[in-house]
Amino acid sequence: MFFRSKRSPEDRPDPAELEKRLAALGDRETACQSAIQTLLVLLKNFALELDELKSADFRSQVTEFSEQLPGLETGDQMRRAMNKRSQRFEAFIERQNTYLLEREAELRKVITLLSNAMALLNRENAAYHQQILDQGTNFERIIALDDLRKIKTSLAEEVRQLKSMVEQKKQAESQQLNSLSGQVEVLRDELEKTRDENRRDPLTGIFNRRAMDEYLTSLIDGNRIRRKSFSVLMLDIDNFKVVNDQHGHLVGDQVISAMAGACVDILREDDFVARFGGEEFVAVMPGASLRAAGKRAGNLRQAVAGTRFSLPVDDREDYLHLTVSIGVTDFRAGDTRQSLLERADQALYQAKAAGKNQVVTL
Ligand SMILES: Nc1nc2c(ncn2[C@@H]2O[C@H](COP(=O)(O)OP(=O)(O)OP(=O)(O)O)[C@@H](O)[C@H]2O)c(=O)[nH]1
Repeated sequence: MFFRSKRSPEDRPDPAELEKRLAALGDRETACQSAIQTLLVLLKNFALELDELKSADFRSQVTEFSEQLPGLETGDQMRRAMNKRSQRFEAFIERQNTYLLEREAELRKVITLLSNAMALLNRENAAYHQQILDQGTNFERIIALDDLRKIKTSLAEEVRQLKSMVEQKKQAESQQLNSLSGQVEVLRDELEKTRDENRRDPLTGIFNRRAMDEYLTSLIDGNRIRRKSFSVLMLDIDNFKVVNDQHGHLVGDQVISAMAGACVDILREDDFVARFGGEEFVAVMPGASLRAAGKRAGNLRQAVAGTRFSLPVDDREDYLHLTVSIGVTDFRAGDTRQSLLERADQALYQAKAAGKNQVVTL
């Protein structure tokens, strides 16, 4: 049987028209293919380059799909190919979003931490504090940036500024510290000077009675722990009243100073020489036995007796001849500072009583 079409010849598509429509369809398909390829390239570029996101795998999936596309002839083939990959693509995009959110949260934490630490470190410095707050604001501005590369560049700049601020602060603090330690040094020197001045006799510059009391006490205390012999010498200028009466107090003062110098020169370096008061001197001789101390006292007496003390007279040279009396004793078990000095004084008294210019050991 032969069936005829019910369509009239006018209804039949015009082959030229059909050809035109087919050409348009072909053009549309090419355009679609090209649009899809462009989107796939954008999708690849959108992926961050990170191992933990498996970006390389994602990119190769996209490339594979993009190469496969031209060979897919039917819509059905395309749908199947797309379904196969869409889950993987979506999973990657999800991973990347989560990653970015986590990094942002971490950045915020770090920034808060940095700002707090800086603010804490420099609480006392208002200007510095303000700088840190500004820095915190800058960090917040950076977070608002969408582009990770920009964030990186801006963060590097902020970190550089922070470093330079901290460096400046360090320098300022170090200068402050230097200036403070300089001041402390000056104060320490002044304290040392004052302490030393309190221990010196202003007229002669040798130790005063207070310093000698302290020294004797420390020696006696030390002797309780470990026995170590020492002796004490008490010296008085003979007939000193005459010097004052004949030449005046000023000359008297100069004679006292000269006598102090003679004692220091003639006695040993580690002997402790002090002005005890008036024209009286005490020397403490560590390590010296009574015999040795008596011998040294003899040398001193002799040296003074043989010295001409020059007088400050206007137009002519004049000299004074002086003598000294010396009492010597040594430290004995049970001695106190007072008992020791009293015995030395007794010895001196005996030397005076025996005619002066002599040494008595007791
Ligand atoms: N220039 C001066 N004289 C002082 C100082 N301290 C005490 N004198 C004087 O020293 C004199 C001591 O006189 P005395 O105690 O009689 O002793 P002295 O004349 O040395 O007689 P003897 O000790 O017995 O030899 C007094 O005239 C005091 O005024 C002082 O710092 N400077």
